Amino acid sequence: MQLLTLRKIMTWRRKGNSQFDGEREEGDDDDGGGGRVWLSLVGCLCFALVRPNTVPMENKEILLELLNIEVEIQDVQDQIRALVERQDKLHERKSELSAILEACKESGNEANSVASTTVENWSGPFPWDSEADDVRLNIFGISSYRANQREIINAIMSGRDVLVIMAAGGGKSLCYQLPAVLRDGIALVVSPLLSLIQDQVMGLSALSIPAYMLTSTTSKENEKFIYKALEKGEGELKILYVTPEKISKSKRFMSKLEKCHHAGRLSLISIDEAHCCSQWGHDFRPDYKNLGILKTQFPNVPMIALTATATQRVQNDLIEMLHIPRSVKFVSTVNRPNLFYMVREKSSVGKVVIDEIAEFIEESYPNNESGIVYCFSRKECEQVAKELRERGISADYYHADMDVNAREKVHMRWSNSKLQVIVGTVAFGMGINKPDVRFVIHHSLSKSMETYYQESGRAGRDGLPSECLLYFRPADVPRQSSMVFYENSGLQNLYDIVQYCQSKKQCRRSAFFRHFAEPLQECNGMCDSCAFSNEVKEVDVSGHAKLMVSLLQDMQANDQRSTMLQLVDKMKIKQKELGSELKREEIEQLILHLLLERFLKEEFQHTPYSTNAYITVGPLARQILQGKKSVKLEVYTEQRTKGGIRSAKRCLGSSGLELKLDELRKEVSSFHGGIFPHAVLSTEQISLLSSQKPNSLEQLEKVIGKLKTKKYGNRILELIENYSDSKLPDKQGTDGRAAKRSKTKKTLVLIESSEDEG
Ligand SMILES: Nc1ncnc2c1ncn2[C@@H]1O[C@H](COP(=O)(O)OP(=O)(O)OP(=O)(O)O)[C@@H](O)[C@H]1O
Ligand SMILES: [Mg+2]
Repeated sequence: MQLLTLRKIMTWRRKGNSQFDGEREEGDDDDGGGGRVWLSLVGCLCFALVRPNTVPMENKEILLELLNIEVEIQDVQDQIRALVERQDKLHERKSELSAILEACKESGNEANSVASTTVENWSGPFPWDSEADDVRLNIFGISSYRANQREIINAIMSGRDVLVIMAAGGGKSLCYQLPAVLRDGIALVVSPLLSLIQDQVMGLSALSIPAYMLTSTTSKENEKFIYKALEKGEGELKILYVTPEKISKSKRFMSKLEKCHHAGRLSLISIDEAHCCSQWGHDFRPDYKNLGILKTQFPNVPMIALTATATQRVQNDLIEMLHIPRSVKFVSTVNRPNLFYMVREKSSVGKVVIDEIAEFIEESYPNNESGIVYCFSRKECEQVAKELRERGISADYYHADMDVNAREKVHMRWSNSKLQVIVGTVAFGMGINKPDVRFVIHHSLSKSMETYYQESGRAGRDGLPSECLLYFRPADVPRQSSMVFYENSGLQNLYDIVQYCQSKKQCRRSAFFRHFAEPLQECNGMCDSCAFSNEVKEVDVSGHAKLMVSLLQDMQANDQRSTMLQLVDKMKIKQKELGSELKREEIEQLILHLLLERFLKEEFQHTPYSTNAYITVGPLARQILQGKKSVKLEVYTEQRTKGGIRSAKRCLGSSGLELKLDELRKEVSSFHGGIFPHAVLSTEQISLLSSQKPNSLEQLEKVIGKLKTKKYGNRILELIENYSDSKLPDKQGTDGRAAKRSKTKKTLVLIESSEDEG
């Protein structure tokens, strides 16, 4: 008993003093004199044990009790620390929720002004309404506004500063591009990535809108043209894209901009991907910090800052950093109703996972519809791409370790729909502008809910049904945790997404609402939990949990550590004592459950080559040992249905005419060179054309607007006219791969439009 206590104390002190070997945890403060007291206590006890006869019996007992109390105090302190952390998180969440509730009260969940409490009506009518409608349809080819677009455009047109939080693919670009066309002068757009800027300029040029970019790749000739346009108002320039470095580093550019403003020709300033301003955002860019200068220099020019996600803290940061305290704020829902979310259990055999992914793509997307597969590491990316190719899928990899040209080439092939699947690391990120990505598959889990929302959100930016599939296995968690544990709230963020993956009953969509502190909305059967009524039962595993905790405690006392894998192996042997055996996967699931609940915790050790994650006893473990908490696991009672969006309700088949129109847009885009197929016709327009089958230029104009009708109208009408189901049987399977895959039928789900018919 005495020896055990001493060993326990030694373990505890080793942990407390581990700053010497770099392992000390934040918050593991020494208690000043406590160290000295401890030393003298242990010294006395050692003396008492070695020379039992020289220390009176009652003193020995007092010493032992003192040491026991020290251990208990340390336990209690651990628990307090865990509870305080939890309390902090709850406070943060509480204030976020209160802010949202406040905003809802003020504006009835619509646009609200930051500065004033009176709700302004931005729906109109306004003097520019009909001109705006004309530009929207006839230049942009967009038949109606989506939620908040009209109001945002009106606020900017009224000269106000605006902050826009709108989900990926919500249509933020139109919110500044349309006013840029309507207002006199030049609009300045700051965007963080060259590839994004190139896409935007290309898209606008295809619409005959004079857009240019001033970046490191701009030719001397174009630079001269741009500077002349800024300085003297010569030449046609409507929208100028720059990277933030231009603002912070080029005095020449700023002086030309100054002249442009002085002459009254700076029409608006747009800050795209504005979350990059904030250190609390997910993609902080130091040069974005200096953009506040724009409002200081050009106070009367309306500024619009746009981002897909921003917590309350990031929003406040943006307003402060960009100096737009009186901005009108438009917050749209984070909900992406067209995305079907699902999580699948990932086999521990790599080949099986690839087989499943390949089968999913072949069955659901036989017509080469675009997709992304996200992987954890560069090596994994290359391997997965290779194995998908071996299974007949056109796939290539993309990661940060590649030569820039090679990377760009892969991106372009994919953007032009010449490559079906891009297999990327997180490096394949913000620059993705392809609207018709039909599926995003995660080969391993992301590091947080926020990252998963961003990455999966690259699917279905055109508003059409798309799928987000995550392959999850507990063994992937330590790989991520050993990367993120040193980040601000890195582990907690990771555990949030682990919770998302572990859950077998809860609506996936509701997890996003909770994470982004938004009121719940209907899922409409658009996630696996809601679509398939799985039989899930709860199994009481309190005995196993207790066994696991005491196993770890013994190991710690013996100065041993255990990885998740080793712990599973040990449990497999030990659990025989209980007479009820959990399967390997269930033990892994139990470990995660205990980690999430803080009964266990992860500790990390650095080696020269890697950081290893170990499972140890957590701050609340005592509750398990004392039997104060029962532990339950969710398990399936039957094999989960593998179906995704296709198995959900309300399906319809895609028509041969849609496929013909798809071929046409690809042909036209490669003929014109430099424009993407979706810039010729969007997938939504293809759908409309195939259902409405216009037979005159006038009818066509109503669907795709005058500009596109003028450019491509005759080809489209000719195709529709020639197309007839009897003359041209559905050639869905004419190309080699489609023929191979023709056994399955492509199906789509009808989504209720979130559009604001206008
Ligand atoms: N009112 C609309 N009706 C139909 N399509 C629209 C409408 N507004 C925008 N779109 C289309 O939606 C797609 C996504 O728009 P956009 O690129 O502006 O999204 P975003 O909000 O900037 O997304 P991200 O955060 O990913 O950059 C584009 O193809 C665009 O043409
Ligand atoms: Mg955008």
